[in-house]
Amino acid sequence: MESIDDEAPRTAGSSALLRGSYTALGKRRITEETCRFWSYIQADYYGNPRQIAQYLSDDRAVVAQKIRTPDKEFPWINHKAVKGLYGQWLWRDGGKQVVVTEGEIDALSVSQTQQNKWPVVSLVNGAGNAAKDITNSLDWLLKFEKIILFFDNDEAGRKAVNEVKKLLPPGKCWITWAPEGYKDASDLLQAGMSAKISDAIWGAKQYRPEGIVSGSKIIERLKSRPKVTSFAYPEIMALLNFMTGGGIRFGELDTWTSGSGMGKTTIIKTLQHHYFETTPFNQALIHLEEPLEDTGDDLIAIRVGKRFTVDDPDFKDTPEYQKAAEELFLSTDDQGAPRFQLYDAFGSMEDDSLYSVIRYLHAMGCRIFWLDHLSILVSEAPGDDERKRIDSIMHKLKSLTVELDIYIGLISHLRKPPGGGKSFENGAVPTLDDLRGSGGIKQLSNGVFAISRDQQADSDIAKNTSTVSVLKCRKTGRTGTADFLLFEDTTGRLVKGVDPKSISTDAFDNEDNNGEY
Ligand SMILES: Nc1ncnc2c1ncn2[C@@H]1O[C@H](COP(=O)(O)OP(=O)(O)OP(=O)(O)O)[C@@H](O)[C@H]1O
Repeated sequence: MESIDDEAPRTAGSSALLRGSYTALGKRRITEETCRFWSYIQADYYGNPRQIAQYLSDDRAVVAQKIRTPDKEFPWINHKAVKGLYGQWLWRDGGKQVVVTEGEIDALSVSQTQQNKWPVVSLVNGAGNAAKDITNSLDWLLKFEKIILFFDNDEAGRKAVNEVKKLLPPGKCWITWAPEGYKDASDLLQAGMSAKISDAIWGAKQYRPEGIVSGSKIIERLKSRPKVTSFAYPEIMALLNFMTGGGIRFGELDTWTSGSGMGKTTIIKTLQHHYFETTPFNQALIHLEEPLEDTGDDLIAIRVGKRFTVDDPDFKDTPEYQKAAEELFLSTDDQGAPRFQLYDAFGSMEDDSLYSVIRYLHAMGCRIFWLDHLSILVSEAPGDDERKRIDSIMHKLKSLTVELDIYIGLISHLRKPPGGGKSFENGAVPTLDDLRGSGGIKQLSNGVFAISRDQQADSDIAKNTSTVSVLKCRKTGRTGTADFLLFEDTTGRLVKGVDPKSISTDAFDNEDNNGEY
């Protein structure tokens, strides 16, 4: 032990400040030289030998002392005089990097590992006051290129780092921890692992707010991303396939819209049957507008190509009906899960239960979801602000597509057309702004497809031909008229049609035209 001599820092006039001596801290493996460098003394405090972290001013006068007691109460002498972090007076202003530890002994441990040559400071008042201590010394810290936070690897330390990292400007903050099994720099030094202290400092990671990715990490992410596969629409929608870049995709939500009774549900059911035939994926059919029996019968009708629900109710007693029903609804995937799951909620459903139904059906193996239609969902709580509800439903549905890697095909209705113009039922082609409710539908949908048809056209074929228009396709940006679909009244199926504008009434009425228009 060596008593404080003339080289020791002056005390700044407070008679209460203790005088002591420099001595190595054996248990902590801190040398006398390090104690001397940091003005860290041992002194008598109420009859007991105590370690004392001395706080100096920039002109190297001791202004305050923090006493280390066995009960870790850390009484202070002249606490108010402390300006800046512990050790701040030791270093030149600014430089490549400064390490900030949680406590004084850690600062000494890091400093000693770096031969007391490189800037290290510690918090003054522990992890609980980290944000305040750092704010007080922010100007000084910001003179360094890198600020490395080396706090304790415990709950309080992690909480403190979380608070402090947000106070430092972008690109300045680096974070490091003692390796697993060790709490801090002092622990490492005591274990004779000073090399690990250096490793921790060199291995500090730059803090970036969550979500920001750059450089090689981007390339890694791009390369490891599974290739996006599209599942093509039926042949009759060849142009839609081109315009959407290949069909439907997991992680996406498309909205189909039209005026009333124009055939949205019919197209959706055609797609359901198509994807049943052409993909191995299970589908969830949530048709809120009709009883489950209608959904089931319509799918059977599409499968057998017979509108029996309209023309031939006795068909339900035939083996052909039974066969088609079994093919569709007893069919399972290779895990034994049903290829079709129908949700029986005619006329009502709360949006919260919708989300849990989607999660449940996803857990049951469904990857393709059809929701017919959004407006019913919204009408459930009439007092609510419709726009806000739609926005929130769209946000949730869209996030579910990404989170669960599923596809959602959604039907939404149109608002009434502006007065005076042609109605949608008379062939007007909707625009994105005609979607009923909120901007959320157009913003959050990956694709928006409109069906238009002139229900009052003179010729039957024109009347039964729907035009599919792409109002939005985020992936390709291709918009405009896609396919013409002719509804066959006898089979109830959609077949390839032609532009109804190119069809003359005469041509239809002329039975000798060999079916060409
Ligand atoms: N292109 C078409 N031409 C003629 N009739 C059609 C066409 N598409 C569907 N239909 C028939 O028109 C009726 C309404 O069709 P659908 O229920 O598919 O329309 P929607 O747009 O979903 O109706 P809503 O606005 O009531 O939700 C059904 O009987 C259906 O078979």
